[in-house]
Amino acid sequence: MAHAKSNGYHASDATSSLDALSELYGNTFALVKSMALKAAMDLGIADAIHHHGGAATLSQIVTRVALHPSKVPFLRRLMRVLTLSGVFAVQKLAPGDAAAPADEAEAAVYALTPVSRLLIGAGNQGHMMSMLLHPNFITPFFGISDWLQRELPGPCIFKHTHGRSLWEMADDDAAFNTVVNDGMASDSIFTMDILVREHGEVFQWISSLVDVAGGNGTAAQAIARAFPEVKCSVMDLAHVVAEAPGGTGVEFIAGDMFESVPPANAVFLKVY
Ligand SMILES: C[S@@+](CC[C@H](N)C(=O)[O-])C[C@H]1O[C@@H](n2cnc3c(N)ncnc32)[C@H](O)[C@@H]1O
Repeated sequence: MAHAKSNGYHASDATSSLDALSELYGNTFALVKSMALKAAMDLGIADAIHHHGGAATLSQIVTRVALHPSKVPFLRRLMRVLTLSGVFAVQKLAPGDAAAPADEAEAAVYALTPVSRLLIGAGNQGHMMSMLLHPNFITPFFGISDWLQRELPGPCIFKHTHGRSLWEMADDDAAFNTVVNDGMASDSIFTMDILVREHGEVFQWISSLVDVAGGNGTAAQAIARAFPEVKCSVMDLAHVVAEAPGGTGVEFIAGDMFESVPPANAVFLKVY
């Protein structure tokens, strides 16, 4: 028979309330996964493992990652979070295994997974994930409840938090502008390769195309490379066009898409 407890739960509820508490902690600490991923990207851990052939012990990783020597033991904890979240895999050599080293920490071999393979080489999504984990993107999440209490119309939550829009901030802050443009470009490299290969028919029969809000032109360049007969141009805000690469065969036009859009056979609009 269940007995009432002071907190209102019954003894028979104990297991489910412990499960619920565990889930509550899981939700509370969910950000640890994001922050561990950010640390891994900042430190270049995927590249370090890739350098060692796709699998590496802690001491091998440390040869390619700039850590203060006093912090090396803590890397194991970070790797534990990253393996639990599927960013890396871990294989442990059993103590009896001939290949197992005496040092227990060295018995773990960390390997790339399909997730961390997206952080290396061509089609690398690291820039996009670094953009999304940039403090300027993270901070607005702290203000969700406050933003919800304000009457519409009002600024988006980014402007509500920072006092200016994402694009205004990128215009004012050259380093943040690079973070945003590189993030968008990494998405374009990945998705345009698939789009051009799998659905290239949408670009046939057109002679000119303008990529509106096309960032630094990565998507337009992919189209121009695959379909040289299509004259490609990119329209974006002046601070983005100012940083656009030259010699790509793609014309850049600075402007505001809400005022006018340059004429072309087709208008291309891609959001990540
Ligand atoms: C989400 S990004 C997408 C970039 C690119 N199309 C892609 O998919 O990688 C949005 C782009 O819109 C641009 N943008 C924002 N407001 C704009 C405006 N009023 N006129 C033209 N471009 C604008 C930004 O500078 C940014 O490059």
